[in-house]
Amino acid sequence: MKSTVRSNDVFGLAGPPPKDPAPGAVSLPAELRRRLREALDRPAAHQPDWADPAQVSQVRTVLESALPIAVPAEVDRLRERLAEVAHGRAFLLQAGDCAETFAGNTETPLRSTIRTILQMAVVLTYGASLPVVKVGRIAGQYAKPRSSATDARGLPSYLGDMVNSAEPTPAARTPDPSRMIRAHANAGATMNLVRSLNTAGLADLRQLHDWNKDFVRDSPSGRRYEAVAAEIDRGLRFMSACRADDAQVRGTEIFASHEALVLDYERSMLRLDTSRGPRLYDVSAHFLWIGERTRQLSGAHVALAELVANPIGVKLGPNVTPEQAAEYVERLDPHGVPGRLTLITRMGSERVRDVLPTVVEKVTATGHHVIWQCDPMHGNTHTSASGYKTRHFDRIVDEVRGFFDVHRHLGTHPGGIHVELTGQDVTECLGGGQKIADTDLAGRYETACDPRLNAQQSLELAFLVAEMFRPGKEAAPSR
Ligand SMILES: O=C[C@H](O)[C@H](O)COP(=O)(O)O
Ligand SMILES: C=C(OP(=O)(O)O)C(=O)O
Repeated sequence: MKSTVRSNDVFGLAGPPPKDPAPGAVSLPAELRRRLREALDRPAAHQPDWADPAQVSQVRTVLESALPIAVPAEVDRLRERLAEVAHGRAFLLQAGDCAETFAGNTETPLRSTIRTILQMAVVLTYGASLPVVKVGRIAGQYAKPRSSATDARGLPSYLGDMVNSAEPTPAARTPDPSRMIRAHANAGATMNLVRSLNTAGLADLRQLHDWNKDFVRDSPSGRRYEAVAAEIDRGLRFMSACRADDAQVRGTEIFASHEALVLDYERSMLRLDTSRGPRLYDVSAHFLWIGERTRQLSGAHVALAELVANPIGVKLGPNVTPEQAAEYVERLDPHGVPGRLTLITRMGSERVRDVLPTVVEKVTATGHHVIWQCDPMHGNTHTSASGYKTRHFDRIVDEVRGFFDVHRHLGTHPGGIHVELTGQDVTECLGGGQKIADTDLAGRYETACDPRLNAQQSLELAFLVAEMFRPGKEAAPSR
């Protein structure tokens, strides 16, 4: 059947500027249009090998008029919150799934992940005496760059639900562009739940005992959390008695983020906002990051990120040079806007103390106020003796500790952590208070890609990080 879908490319990038734009076409300022076209012409690593370009084009057309997951005003609000982090007056907690899945996008796991993030935020706010900006790896984290094009069976690797299915058959692993539409629909539904739970009071600080549920409540971290919650409760009752009730107590903001990986998706979610001058937003999320595998300075991912007004993160692995880091800063934050750029270091517990200092020094010398955030997950992955891809809690804590040590020594702000977690009681990462051993991993190993901290390990990490803000009071990590 012949398609009735109009040719895509809402910004008219394919040809010369239209004299008589088609209905729905948006007129980009000429310079922005030129740069956008140039960015998309650059080499892009880790893109799906779609079989049918015509189908990709149709999908892009659908997404070009799809509803935003995040609106520009919210994106700007996040940027303002992040400016406080960049100035050392707040902390950034970014957390959520490694790879969200369509099948896993149901209320129970989402609620428990949100509860875990809220609990961590309470512990960090209380322990560090700083406001915590909460950003989920949520509502769009559907694409994964993989180390190898094929898996152990010789099948094409699973690349995230936006691209193919984890089911191990050749047909299921074939990249399917229509999955981008499902990813958008799922992201919208998730964001709807996040906003509704917030409006319905899930995030009301007066509910903070209710976030401590089931298997977490009776764990050592759960009991410790209860003690903190009781103290906060007393404070809230005092404030209420003084009639000093604050809207901040009744709700919270959880912003959405994901890796801006699949460019057919991200480019389709670009929207021009003219309310404060023409600015391009990627409305697929509030915050987008560029991954370690796609941060080539000559590549399309960095060039596209330069053009959007969203806060941007860049993952920096142990091979980053100080000069590269400074170039990200100059390119992605040319106007020196605090909160615009987050440098997410993921160097591994063994390298962080050696590699991070010169990177921080070089960036500090640029004079820009970036956010330094530690991802202690991606540099600490190994295969266990039983064959599971895992991470040890001690190494995760040690990388965060190294990150804090370096920043404390250099006088810079250890601005945040970025972790893969779930609110479920999974057994994917070793160690922690539950002392998860290699032989336990098989029990509940449920991740679609990388091992995540479970709810208890997440809370335990939050307590340890909170203590890092108070040097001299640190407890040893559990062995
Ligand atoms: O989350 C990050 C990467 O997508 C992931 O670590 C890659 O995993 P792989 O090495 O199993 O491909
Ligand atoms: C792929 C990821 O990380 P990195 O780019 O740091 O490997 C991720 O955070 O999902």
